[in-house]
Amino acid sequence: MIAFHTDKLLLTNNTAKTLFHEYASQMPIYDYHSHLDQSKIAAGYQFSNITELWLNGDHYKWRALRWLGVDEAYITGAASDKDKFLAWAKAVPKMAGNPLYHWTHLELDRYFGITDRLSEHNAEDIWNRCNEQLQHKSLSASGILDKFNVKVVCTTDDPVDSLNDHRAIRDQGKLSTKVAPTFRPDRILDIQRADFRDYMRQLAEASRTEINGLTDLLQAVAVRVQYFHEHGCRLSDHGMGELPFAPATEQEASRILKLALAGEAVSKAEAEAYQTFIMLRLGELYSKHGWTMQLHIGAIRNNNTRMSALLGKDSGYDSILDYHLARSLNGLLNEMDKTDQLPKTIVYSLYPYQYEAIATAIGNFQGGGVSGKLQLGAAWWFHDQKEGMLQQMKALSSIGLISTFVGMLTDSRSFMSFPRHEYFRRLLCSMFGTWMEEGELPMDMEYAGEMIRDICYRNAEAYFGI
Ligand SMILES: O=C[C@H](O)[C@@H](O)[C@@H](O)[C@H](O)C(=O)O
Repeated sequence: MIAFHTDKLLLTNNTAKTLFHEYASQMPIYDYHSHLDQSKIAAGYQFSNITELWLNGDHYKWRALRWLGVDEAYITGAASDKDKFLAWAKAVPKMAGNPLYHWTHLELDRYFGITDRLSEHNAEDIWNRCNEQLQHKSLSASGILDKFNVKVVCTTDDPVDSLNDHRAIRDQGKLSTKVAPTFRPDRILDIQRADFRDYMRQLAEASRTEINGLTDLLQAVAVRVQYFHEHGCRLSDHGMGELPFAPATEQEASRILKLALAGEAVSKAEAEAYQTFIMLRLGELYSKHGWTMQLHIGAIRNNNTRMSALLGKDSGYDSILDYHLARSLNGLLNEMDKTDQLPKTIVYSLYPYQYEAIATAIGNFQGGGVSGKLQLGAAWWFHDQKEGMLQQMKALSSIGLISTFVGMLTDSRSFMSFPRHEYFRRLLCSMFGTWMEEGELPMDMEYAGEMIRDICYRNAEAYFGI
């Protein structure tokens, strides 16, 4: 069978190849947003087989398999791990043009040294070769972080999480990677959820603060932010559909919260007012602690009611929401900036036609002595592939300054996704290489190469302060 050589992947000219191999490829990884399971890192977890490491939890793969009509039993259902892998192997050849085709072969090569094109014909052999290697410590959850020279990985954590595993990793002192939590307060903001009151009880317990009203809630949040900070947290993260912005007084926010605590219905308008008030208080806390606030805007979630009821959230039934953003984003940033309490901020948009609006909006609030204080977030989710990454980087370089970009992240639940950084670096070098070969930049390898090294790693290291 004709091989698929990833060494040339995405490097569209000779200058790109030089920039990648001599400047980008050796830079460490700073994965500032992921959904990796810290308990596996703390335990030095050994994966039982390639399905557990590579397919479980990866809703990108699940969607592609469903697209091909593969029975759900072989995706998230009752089929054996081996049968799920065989189904995946059979499907991959049909993924031409999709980043999964690139990632699959990059990952098999970088983790297992396997350069064969995956298909049903060699699936059994590759299943056995991968599983044999997975018995080695170098491919344990913690071993993988060492293997890929991951200097920092940030997990995504609920404010009530104990962070015991993060503390264990730190106390063990065996890992060269810093594993830091990220404060993800979506459930504090989502006041219309049916289990909001139950969550308030959890937050009260975690913060040892009785929550009977707004003052108590803000105190409880401050306690948990401090706890996260003491455990190395330097980022927050917010997942939302549209960005709420409906300024409200403390009295109004207090009234709305009391409705929810009493089990009363809260309208959409009331929810937006409460969320805006809480977001502004959170921004003050993030600014005080020097944290970076991440806004993941534009996902419409769990759209397949039948399957979401079966499989729960993040199971591959989310998609892009079309929405307006400019007024709410400028409004929120402006309110925080008015009192000079705007934190470092990264704005990701799942609706890709907002990149220019975001790049111009964040340009209204740059400064504070921080290079790239506000960032146009890296291409996210359905866009962390060639077209999406180039679209985001072109908007950033055309309207903002790509030299200050903190670069890529995996945003993955799989320990086998670190080649996404390589994929991004190849595209970055290809874009710079094209500029240089077409006379838009000087043919100065040192100048371009050092800027690329900044974007691959050094900007993130300086920006996040972990
Ligand atoms: O790339 C896909 C992402 O991991 C996606 O699953 C996350 O963005 C998650 O829904 C979240 O809200 O953080």
